[in-house]
Amino acid sequence: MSKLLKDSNHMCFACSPKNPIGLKLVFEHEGDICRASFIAGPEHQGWNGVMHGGLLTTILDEVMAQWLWSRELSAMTAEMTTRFVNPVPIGAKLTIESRLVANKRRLFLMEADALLPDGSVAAKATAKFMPVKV
Ligand SMILES: CCCCCCCC(=O)SCCNC(=O)CCNC(=O)[C@H](O)C(C)(C)COP(=O)(O)OP(=O)(O)OC[C@H]1O[C@@H](n2cnc3c(N)ncnc32)[C@H](O)[C@@H]1OP(=O)(O)O
Repeated sequence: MSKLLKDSNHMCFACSPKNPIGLKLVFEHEGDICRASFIAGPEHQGWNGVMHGGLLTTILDEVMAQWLWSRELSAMTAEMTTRFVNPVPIGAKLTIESRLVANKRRLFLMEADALLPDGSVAAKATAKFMPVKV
């Protein structure tokens, strides 16, 4: 595990259990998929009753990053695109899954989906990650 993730003061907004205002995401890995779940509360909304798109993007970013970090690949998000397909209702359980699409020269090309409880897509993201030394 990388030094960064082992650091007990690690305060990642998305995944640290110690960050008092963080999302406290937990990850599982199944084959080539990294997965997390999240239920947005009223404090996570943008439009009334709907999860904020920026927060949804944060979670998609994090699940892609964790795919790499869990494989000891230290990389930062260099570019990311999110397509918001359907609104996420407050209180609905989201499942977020990421996978590697390609490793081209120095870039890791990643994608992630956020799925609503009925399996329909709420949002899709693609991103380029670049290796960094930590
Ligand atoms: C514990 C887990 C936590 C996970 C947190 C979730 C993930 C995150 O949110 S990370 C935080 C957000 N991201 C950042 O802060 C990154 C900020 N950016 C940087 O630090 C740097 O720009 C970085 C590391 C991406 C690249 O730096 P550096 O290696 O110096 O790149 P640079 O010299 O500009 O470019 C190198 C090559 O990559 C290419 N490149 C750079 N960016 C891109 C891009 N977005 N797309 C395609 N190519 C790119 C350049 O064109 C260049 O190509 P060539 O070698 O052919 O000339």
